[in-house]
Amino acid sequence: MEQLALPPSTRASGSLTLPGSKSISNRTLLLAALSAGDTRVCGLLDADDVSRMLEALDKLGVTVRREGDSRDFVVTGSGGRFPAREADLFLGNAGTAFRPLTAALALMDGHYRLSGVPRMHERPIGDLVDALAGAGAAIRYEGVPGYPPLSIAPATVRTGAVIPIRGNVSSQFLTALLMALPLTSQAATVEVVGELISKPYIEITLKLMARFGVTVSRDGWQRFHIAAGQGYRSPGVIHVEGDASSASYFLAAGAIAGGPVRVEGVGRGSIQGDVRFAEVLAAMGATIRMGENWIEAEANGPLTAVDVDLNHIPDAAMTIAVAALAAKGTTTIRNIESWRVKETDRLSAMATELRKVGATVEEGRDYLRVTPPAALTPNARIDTYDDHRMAMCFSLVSLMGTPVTINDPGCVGKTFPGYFDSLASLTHGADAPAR
Ligand SMILES: O=C(O)C1=C[C@@H](OP(=O)(O)O)[C@@H](O)[C@H](O)C1
Ligand SMILES: C=C(OP(=O)(O)O)C(=O)O
Repeated sequence: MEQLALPPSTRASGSLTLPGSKSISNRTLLLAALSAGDTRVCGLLDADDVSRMLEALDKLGVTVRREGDSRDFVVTGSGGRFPAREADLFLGNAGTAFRPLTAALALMDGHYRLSGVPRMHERPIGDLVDALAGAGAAIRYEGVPGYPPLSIAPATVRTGAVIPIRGNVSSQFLTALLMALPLTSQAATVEVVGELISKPYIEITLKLMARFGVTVSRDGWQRFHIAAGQGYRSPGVIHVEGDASSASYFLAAGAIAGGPVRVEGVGRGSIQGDVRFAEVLAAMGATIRMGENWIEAEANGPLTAVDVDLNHIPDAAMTIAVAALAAKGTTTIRNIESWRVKETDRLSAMATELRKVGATVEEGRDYLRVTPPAALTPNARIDTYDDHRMAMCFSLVSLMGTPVTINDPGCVGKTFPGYFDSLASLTHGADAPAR
């Protein structure tokens, strides 16, 4: 197994341009592929999750042309019906590809198979399948009921009755339904059963659907209505924002190790909920500055612990769990049960690895409580569980003046292949990470 030894450093400052948002990249690619007309997508993320979506669209017969070696792509819209009537798709561990493609393909009148890496086959999808099957879709589990891999057959889908969807396992099920339903041209009403988690991701979905000409009316977070006869139309050009979840590591670096660190590509004008990570850093005592398209974090003395509900930013919440090691007092992160069904069981993985650097950790069903030790344990070997965010989060330990080794650092490729180079560009002095 590859390992990356990060030497101690106590100083991070500078600025960097963020890679494109995963959530916006994959939604935009799918919406563009379902639209009438060509869409130019600028600044697409270059990472595994997006590669899986691009490969899938290729197999589905959608033409996507890259402009030179830029990250700008022109997608030729299929007008709501993919050219390939049969396809076998491998979607890795990309939830933002697997869930939305399941719903879209269930309405396409073809034969499709969707599979992923072994962990993807442990991530639930039963609530989405139930919702689609209730409207008439023909979806079969190839292995364990409730989980991928799936096979889809032609079927007649009717949306006359209200479609119930559970909201408390993953918001991606609701996102998938909302993005797919306009393909039927019928009116549809979706009702969320249970509390909806990760709400800001639904806002990303609705805002991007609107850019492609489909409006959804909603009654709070409970009922969503799509009027009949709407279809996706290309907006011409879409610029992908920088990734706000990726921004969290650098902003935390600035708050922990001096700063200022500035990220370019997200700011006040962002449609991503994870920009609200900056509010949590501010509550911990960091100085935050924000422009339309940038955010900056600077230390303002040592950080202090917080007790926060981070259900709205489940991905960036992991960064707070590690930043807590640099904060005075006990930090509690609440309402994060969805961590258990992501790239790994993140509650358990986070607790195990935080203990390796000496923290006292209480792992609840849906919360994590972290108390830092008087001095962090040097040279811990951090296991990353094939979870990009475990690798990126724990790199921050090196900025607390403590050497740390990241096992299997290549797992960052899911959303940020160049992460460790970007981090190195912000750390200074003789003790900056060796490449
Ligand atoms: O819709 C999206 O783009 C995402 C939704 C979130 O998942 P859940 O809704 O499962 O919490 C988030 O963790 C994931 O990285 C991306
Ligand atoms: C949960 C994540 O990914 P996915 O889109 O596969 O759900 C993540 O990126 O942290």
